[in-house]
Amino acid sequence: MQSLESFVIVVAAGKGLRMGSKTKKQYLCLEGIPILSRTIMVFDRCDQLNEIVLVVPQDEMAYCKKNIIEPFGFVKKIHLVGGGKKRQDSVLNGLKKVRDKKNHEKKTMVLIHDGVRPFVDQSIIKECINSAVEYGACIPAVKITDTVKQVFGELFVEKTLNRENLYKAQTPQVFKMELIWDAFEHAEATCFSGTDDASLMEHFGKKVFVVKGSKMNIKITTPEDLALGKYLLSIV
Ligand SMILES: Nc1ccn([C@@H]2O[C@H](COP(=O)(O)OP(=O)(O)OP(=O)(O)O)[C@@H](O)[C@H]2O)c(=O)n1
Ligand SMILES: C[C@](O)(CO)[C@H](O)COP(=O)(O)O
Repeated sequence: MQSLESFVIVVAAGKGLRMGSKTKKQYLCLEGIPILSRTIMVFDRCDQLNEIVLVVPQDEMAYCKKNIIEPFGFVKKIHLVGGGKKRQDSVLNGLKKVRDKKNHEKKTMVLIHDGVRPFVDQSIIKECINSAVEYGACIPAVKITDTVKQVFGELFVEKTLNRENLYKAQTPQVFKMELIWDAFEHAEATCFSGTDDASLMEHFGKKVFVVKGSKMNIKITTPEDLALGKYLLSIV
């Protein structure tokens, strides 16, 4: 049987416009540690992973080396890569780095994770890797538990959606390298863009397996999420 190697691409090249803070949200601290460093710590501890590809803004690579990576003594090899305009462009830059480093004797798995989801736990990471080895593509997601309204012009309810099959997608999204590479090439050729990586796989016509995510695995997007993140840290 072919042996496995796994890379995680942590994307952190966004502008954080919805957070509206002077310092980009990925660099904001939770209990003295930058959110992005906290996220890297989780993957640094994961024994099923080989190397980390960290995608950050093109002109902030030196800043990240000095403030996000070096102070924390990470054990795994971290490759710093410059990001792109959209999240999808940043992931593509990360995938190009994985392609360069890939060992052609081995089966390569790629995890793609938001740098601003520091509360992901080891059990979800492991379950996603195992399912992606079996099915090719796997994401964690949580079933929606509220009533969902479609709102017109952000003011009036247009209709209530059937929430039976609605889930919120999280990361890490895990794929066999050849599959996600082909899905990105297909997206580029067809000018398709999506807000997550699984949507490119869906567009490519491949099935994506879903495992149970966690409500704790929040994406820090707005100031409310930052407050929630502080609270989560205080209870764990
Ligand atoms: N061009 C981009 C855009 C986003 N991301 C990353 O993708 C993750 C999820 O994106 P989101 O939370 O939407 O971050 P931002 O794009 O920074 O936020 P906003 O849309 O509010 O500006 C973040 O870790 C973000 O840094 C990225 O690497 N490159
Ligand atoms: C990838 C993602 O985190 C899954 O929920 C999400 O799609 C990114 O969201 P964004 O707000 O569109 O960047």
